[in-house]
Amino acid sequence: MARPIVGIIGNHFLINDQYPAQSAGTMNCCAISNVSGCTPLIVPADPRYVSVEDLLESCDGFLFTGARANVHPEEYGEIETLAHGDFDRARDAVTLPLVRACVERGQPIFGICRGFQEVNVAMGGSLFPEIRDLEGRDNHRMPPDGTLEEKFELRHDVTLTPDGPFAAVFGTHKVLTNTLHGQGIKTAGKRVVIDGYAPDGTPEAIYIKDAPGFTMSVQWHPEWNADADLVSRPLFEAFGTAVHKWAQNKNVMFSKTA
Ligand SMILES: N[C@@H](CCC(=O)NCCCC(=O)O)C(=O)O
Repeated sequence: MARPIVGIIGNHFLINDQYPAQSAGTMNCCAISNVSGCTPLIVPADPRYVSVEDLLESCDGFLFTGARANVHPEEYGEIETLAHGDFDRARDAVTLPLVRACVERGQPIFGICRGFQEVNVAMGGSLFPEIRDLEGRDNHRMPPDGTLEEKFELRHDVTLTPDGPFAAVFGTHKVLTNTLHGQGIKTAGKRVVIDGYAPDGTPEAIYIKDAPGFTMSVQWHPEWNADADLVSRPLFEAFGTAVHKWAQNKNVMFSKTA
């Protein structure tokens, strides 16, 4: 039987500052294929080409990937300032309703970095434009220069609720993660449970209370070294298990109605 399909949310960008493209990092595809055991399918995140309804039918789960562009502050009721940086409003228009629909249906979602922020905003939460400017907060941005290994280096602890779902997946309530982001959760959305924090108090791990499906999302980048890292691997495995379950139930429903 064919492997379940995970829609990997793409990003708009320009090749050579000129040629418009949609892309998603290869590390995401590798993690979904090799660790979650699903087929990765890159989704152009633009409502001119895809609809939420079609995506829900075509894919079994979704990976909301990291991206440099920020969720537009109007999506959480704030006015755009220079500190909010660059946007990808086409992606906002696809991902925010897609998150809500998946939460409702119990279709598995996994948010990473910008994807984690999207899950929070989709549920009615808000973001700080630049957490390093806040009193007592650290700089979570990646080093601007350096190798990929240096950028994705494990840089801080995340402390998880000891009896929460993340600690259950990892088998421990303290993990070491990378960090490559400027924004962070300001207010948690409705039903968004913050289950893990960095040492400076930045929310790092969330899930949606009482959601019927997988909704675990993280501010760090578990796609890095996903097949070997002791934190990344169990997360992608748990997501893969949830997607397989969704696909199986969908096939059972289909065979009953056929
Ligand atoms: N823009 C948000 C999210 C950060 C994030 O997803 N970083 C990954 C960057 C990947 C890339 O540059 O393509 C923030 O800054 O908080």
